[in-house]
This record gives sequence, structure tokens and C-alpha cells, in this order.
Amino acid sequence: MPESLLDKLNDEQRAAVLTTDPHVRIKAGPGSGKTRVVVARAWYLVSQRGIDPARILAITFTNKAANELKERLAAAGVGPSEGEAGHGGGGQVLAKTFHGLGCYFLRKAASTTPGLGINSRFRVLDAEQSERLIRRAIEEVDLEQLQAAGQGGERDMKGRPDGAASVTTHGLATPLANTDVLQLAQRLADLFSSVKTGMAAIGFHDDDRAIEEAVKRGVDGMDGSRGKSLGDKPQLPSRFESAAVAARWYRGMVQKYFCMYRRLLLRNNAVDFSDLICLPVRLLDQHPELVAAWRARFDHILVDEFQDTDPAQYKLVRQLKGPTTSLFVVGDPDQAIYGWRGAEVSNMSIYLPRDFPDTKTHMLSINYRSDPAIVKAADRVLCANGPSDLYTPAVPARAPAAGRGVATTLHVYPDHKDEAYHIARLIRGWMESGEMRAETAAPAAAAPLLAAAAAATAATRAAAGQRQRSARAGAEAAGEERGAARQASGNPAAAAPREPRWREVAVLYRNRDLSRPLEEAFTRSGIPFTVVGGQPFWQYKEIADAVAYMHVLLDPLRCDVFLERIINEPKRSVGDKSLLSMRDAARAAGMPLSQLIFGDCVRPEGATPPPRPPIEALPRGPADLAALAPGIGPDSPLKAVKLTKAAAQGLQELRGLVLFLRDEALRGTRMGGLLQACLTLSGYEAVLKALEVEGKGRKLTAKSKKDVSQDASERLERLETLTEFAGDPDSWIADDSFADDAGGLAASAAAASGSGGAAARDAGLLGVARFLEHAALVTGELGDAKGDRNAVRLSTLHAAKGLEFERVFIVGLEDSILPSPRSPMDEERRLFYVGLTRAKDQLFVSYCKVGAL
Ligand SMILES: Nc1ncnc2c1ncn2[C@@H]1O[C@H](COP(=O)(O)OP(=O)(O)OP(=O)(O)O)[C@@H](O)[C@H]1O
Repeated sequence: MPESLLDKLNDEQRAAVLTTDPHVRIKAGPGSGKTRVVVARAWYLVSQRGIDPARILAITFTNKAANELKERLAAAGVGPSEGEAGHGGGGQVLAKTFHGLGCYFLRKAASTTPGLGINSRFRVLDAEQSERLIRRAIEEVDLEQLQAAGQGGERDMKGRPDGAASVTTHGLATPLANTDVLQLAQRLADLFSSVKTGMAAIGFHDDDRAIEEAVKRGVDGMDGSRGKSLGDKPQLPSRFESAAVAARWYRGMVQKYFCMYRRLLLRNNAVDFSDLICLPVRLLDQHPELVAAWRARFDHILVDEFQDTDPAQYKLVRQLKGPTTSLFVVGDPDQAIYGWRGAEVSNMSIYLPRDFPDTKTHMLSINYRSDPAIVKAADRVLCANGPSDLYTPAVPARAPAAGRGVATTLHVYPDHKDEAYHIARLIRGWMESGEMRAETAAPAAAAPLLAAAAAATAATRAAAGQRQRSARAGAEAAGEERGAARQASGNPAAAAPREPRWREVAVLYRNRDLSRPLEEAFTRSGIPFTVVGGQPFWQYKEIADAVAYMHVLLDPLRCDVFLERIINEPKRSVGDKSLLSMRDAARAAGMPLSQLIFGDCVRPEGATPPPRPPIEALPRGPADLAALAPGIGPDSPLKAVKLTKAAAQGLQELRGLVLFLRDEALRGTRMGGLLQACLTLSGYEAVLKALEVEGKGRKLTAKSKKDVSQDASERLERLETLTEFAGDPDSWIADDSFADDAGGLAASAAAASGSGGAAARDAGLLGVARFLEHAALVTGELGDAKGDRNAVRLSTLHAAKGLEFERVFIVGLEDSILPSPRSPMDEERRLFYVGLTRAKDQLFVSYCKVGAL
């Protein structure tokens, strides 16, 4: 393989790979072999130029791309072999996403750099967790303002005067319902991210002036270029005399929320996704010794999908790049589709050649993927964006496909239901006619497997909430397979059907809403499908709850955002009123809520836990837990909190649970075991099991058609998937940032394993920390957990980036949908271009006369 790697490149690709220029920019059109070039470059540097692999840093945009890169490097002999931790030590290329790299950097830096406010066991909050914390920040600011205004008395859950949720500022009270807090938090999440990125990019990190300025820029940026307006913001007081005053007020509030949010992050020993880039940038700005150490580490930095970098990411690359480090970036400005989240295509088109004037540009223009008609159609869409320096017309490598019909067609339908129905019919037709079936018949023994595959597809669909219907459809599909096979021949050996290639078909759309009619039509037609970019697995409530329990277990004294999530989940009588009283007590005592609750009962990290009780004394459920924790001491501020008897009992059970599980972790119990024990002992599983039995025939809500029992069994299924996953560390430890420096966790895990032996990689608190890091870093990318099922892909255009399919449908080409009025037209064209160029053989684009769903 290694010798032939260069032989597999075309002239353009080879010239790029073999370059000796220090700064190289590769403009790679769709289907032109970007990944092939990055892999070949790393291989070439190591095997032909004798570079130590550990002196190469490869940065990708998604975990999927990072994994693919690592696999291909391993296959080419320059990556970690199977089972090895890919941490870049021991002569391995360090291949990370930007966020993975930031996390790796911060874990190392947090233990040696004072003043960061987090330790090296910091946790990474995913988008949903950050939003939760922002909601808490809004509530805290609100409360501070109320207290400053001298308003007390009865309060609701958020500490506001009962029944009158309000944001009070400068004497102006504005009704702000809980739904508005939710909305505001969503908007602030985007805004805070752009504020942080802005501050990092210009090198202002901490002082109030810098924050004020960055907030102003962020707010103004949202108003203009991102298509949102101040008027969009929830419940702006109507009595401001002018828009300018309203804007000033809003900025002032945003700044307060921002500062409070940062305080809460530290209190939770947490960073959010933007921090993973912005904190390393800040540390490198402020600590020249870190810059020197990191720059000395790499001779070569390779960056994939460079067009999607934001200003802070680009700055990080420059900070890590020493004067003699070579920079090799690959990207396609014509596929830049993330402007809405801060990506700057100018990093590739303008700033790189400006910052490194000797930058050499290579063009990869040969498209190996698509039929020439598709290449031509896509190019025409792009040309409408006007001239660009880095544009070269794509050259199709393939000849037009013979006998496959027209490569590109436009369809018009009356409405989206009809559109979905016709697409389903077409796809079924292809499979039934044998046109899209595997070339060779599956071996006879595989027939049951085929049925299993169809049923498995249906079962996976169940995870998205359509279990019974899909299962029926899957079973029908499988039945049809068997029927067709029986008919085909009386010979049992020849009865094996050729497998339909469902996975080679994709339906792409601009908005997620458009998947609904498609899902319905496909379910009715028995077409196995998977929704990419649907609800990510990690964001299902029960999964997020289980993860929150593990966070509490890992760091029980700094975990408020997770503790509040599970304090009454499952119900243990610790309701809103109790929580509010405890929050007050914690505030008065100047400590986090988590410390108030667990401060006197959990053992610190390095402590030796008592021996495990004999089997008969082990707890079996919530009722056994209370006795495990010591009673609340007379000096504890918790003692003064007035709780009902039931709430006090519930709290004591939670204390017992956390103490027990943490002791188990300190004894070296492995991650999968801890998770299972938590779900059993907390009663979480039992509650769902009871609902599964008792909820038959009851609807979840008046509106929802879903049955309580069905919902419970789907949740249980997902929890089962999670525990299985947790019990298989190879699937989540490959690339964690604890590899070199576990901040004491490795030592405690080793100690826990006893007799000086090496602890399992997933043992104890280190195992928990590794698991949680994986969960946080992949959380946004897991719409379609594995992506390897044989099913039609339903996907947003954004989520289809980097993928390819034989036949692609792009639906909903209507003015209000694609192009979206909320995004600049040139970016919408690029998005369309990305969609078009996913197709290898056939492309179907459609719009409806009545666009509304
Ligand atoms: N030199 C080559 N000879 C033959 N096939 C090639 C060559 N280079 C790339 N390919 C094939 O072209 C296809 C597209 O490559 P790849 O997926 O790397 O494209 P890409 O540049 O990442 O595309 P996009 O940006 O559209 O996602 C792959 O199937 C790949 O194997």
C-alpha cells in the first residue's frame, strides 16, 4: 500500500502532496480527493522525508473526518494501529478536530497554568448543557437585580416575585415568561460564542472594556449580517423612547448575562465549545512559554476544510505554527456554508496569502465523483455567485453513464406530501426492478441476515420515535425480500435475493421540517431510512440525564448545572420549592449548591474508600440508599434549610447514591458498571419499566399520538444502547485528552486497581472522565450514530457535507426554504452546490407549488 500511495494520485494531487513549499493552500473542488491528498501528504512526509509522525499535527473539522483520517493514516502505516490510544505520543500523527485539539491543549495547560479557574478535570459542556447554564445565568442576574431593587417576598422557581416573572433593569420591568427565557438563552448561546470568538481573535480577553466592546460587536453583528434584528429579541420593553436606548439596554443586559455565565462556568469547573478554542488562544496570547513549547512540537500542520475555520481557529493555527513550521491547508471556498456560525471564508481566500506571502496555491479540479451533467449543473449554480480568485471549472473524470437515464431532472409537485410520495415510489421502483440492487446475490445463508438488517433498520427508527409503525414496515420489507427470493427460483441456493442498495440514495433538504412528509411516505412504503442530523442521540432526555448523573459522580462538589438536572429525576420529592430554598442557603453560605449538598458526605479523589460491603449488604434500590450517607451534620448550612420530610428523605437518598457510586468509582469499577448501577439504584430504570407496563393505551399528551408505554420502552432501549456503549471502551477511548495527563485521575485509577497492576482504561473516575469527554465532543454530530446502516439517508444539506451517494434528491427548492431568506444568497448558492455535488449518478431536484407543509 505505502509504495502505491503516490501512484494513486493524479498529477494535480501529486504536485500538491510532493510540494516543498513552506506554506501551501490547496483549493480542492468537490469529489477531487481532499482526504486522499491529506493522507498522502502525511504519509509522504513520514516515509519519504523522514519526518517523525509525532511532529505532524493534522486538524479536521468533524470527529468523523478525524476518524477517517486516522484510519487511512493507519492503513498507510503512519497512524496508531488498532487499539492504541491516538494521543500523538510515541511517534504518531496528532490528528484532532479543532475542538478535540483545544480540549487536549487545555487539559495539559490547566494543570500547569495558574489563574485559569478550572482544573485539568474540567468538563466540556455540549450545546444543550451550555444553554441550561445560560438560563441559570439569566435567572441569577434577574435575582440580583430584584434584590438590588429591594423586592423580596414570595418567589417563584426562579426567585422572582411569585407569578410575575420579570427582568428588572434600571427601574424598567419587562414581563419575561419562561418560554422567553428559553428563547433568550438560545439566542445568547450564539451571541456568547461570537463574543468569545471575537475577543479571542483580537486578543482582548478579560477586561470589562473588551467585553463591552465584544458584546457590542456581537449584538450589532447579529442585527446585520446574520439576518436577525433587535426587534426579534424577546420582549424588548416597548417603553424605550428610541431604538438606540433599547439597544443600549439590551447590550447592558447581555453583558451582565455574559459575565454571570462565565462565573457559572468556573463554578461548574466547565468550559463550553467556544472555550475549547478561545481559552487556548488566550493562554497562548498570555504565556509565551506555552507558545514556545507548542511551536517546538510540530514541523508540519495540516488543516482540512480550511474554508470553514472561524477567526479564533485561524488564530490558533497561527499561534501553534512556528517560523519554520510548514502549513498545508486544504479546502474549498465554494463549499463554505458555515458563515452563520462565524466561519470566515476569507481565512482561506484572503488572510492566509496575506499573512504568509510565500503561500503557494494548488488547484484540484478533477471531479471523480459525479456524472459530467451533474458537474456542469453544479458549476452553473456557482457561476451565479460571480468571479472568485480561487475558482476553476471542475473537470469531470467520468464519462456519462450509459443506460442510466438522464442525470439531472427537475420536478414540480403540488405540495410536499405529493413530493414525498413520488420520491418514495421512485425509490421502491428502483429496488423492486433490481436496478439498485447489489451486483451479486447475497449468499443463501445471508437471507435471514437480510431480514435482520431490515428489522434492525426499523428498530433504529424506533429510536427516533416511530417504533411500532417502522417495525411493521421493516418486517414487511423483509417479508417482501423473502417472497421475492422464493419466487425467483425453486432452487434454495438461488433463492438468495440481491440486497437493495438503500444507502446509496439520499434525500436532502434545507430545513429539518421537510423530513416529516418524507418520513411518513417512507414508513408507509416500507423504505428503511435514517434521519441524519435529526435529534442527536446524546440529547435525548434520558441520555442527557444519565450523563448528568455521571458528571455529578465525577466532581460532586462543582456540578450545579448537572445536579439541578437530576436532583428530582426520577421524582424523589425534591421539588422546585426545596431547590429554591437550598439555592438560597448555598448563596448565603457562599458555596455552590453541590457543595452544600455533598460537601460533608463524598470522599475526595485520592481517598481510599472502605472495602465494598458484602453482597447481601449492597443496596438494591432507592429505599436502601438513605442509610448509606451520614446524616446532615449540625454545622452544615444544609441543616438550616426547611425541607419537607419527604424532600429531606429524597435528598438523603441522593446523597447515599452519589456516595456509594463514587466509592465504587474509587474502587476502580468500570464505566459501564457504574452507569448500570446508577440507573438501577436511582430507580430511573424502574420508573420507566413501570410506565412501560402501566402506560398502555394512555397518550403522552393530549396532542401527541404517542403512547406512554411505547415512549417508555423507547427510552429504555436508548438507555440500554448507552450502557452497552459505555461497556465497550474501545468505542470511546481511542482519542481522549487524558492520555498523557490525567491530572491525578490516572494515578487514582491505578491505585484503585490494587497490587500495582494497570487499571483498565475505563476504570474509576478516569473512565468516567474519558467517557464524558467523548460524549461532549461528539454530541452534536451523532444524528446518525454510525452512518453504516443500509438505509436511505434523509439529511439536511449542511449535514450531507463530505458525503456521496449514487442518487440524490434535493427537495423544497422554494423561495422561502431554499434559498432561505435568513442567509446571504451567495452562501445559499454554495449550500445548494454542496448538495448537488453529493450525487454520483443521478440528481433529482424538486419544488412544490404550495410550499407550506
Ligand atoms: N486520483 C484519484 N483517482 C481515482 N479516484 C479518486 C482520485 N482521487 C479521489 N478519488 C475518488 O474521488 C471520490 C471523491 O473523493 P473525496 O471524497 O476525497 O472528495 P472530496 O474532495 O473530499 O470531496 P467533497 O469536498 O465534495 O466532499 C472518492 O471516491 C475518491 O476515492
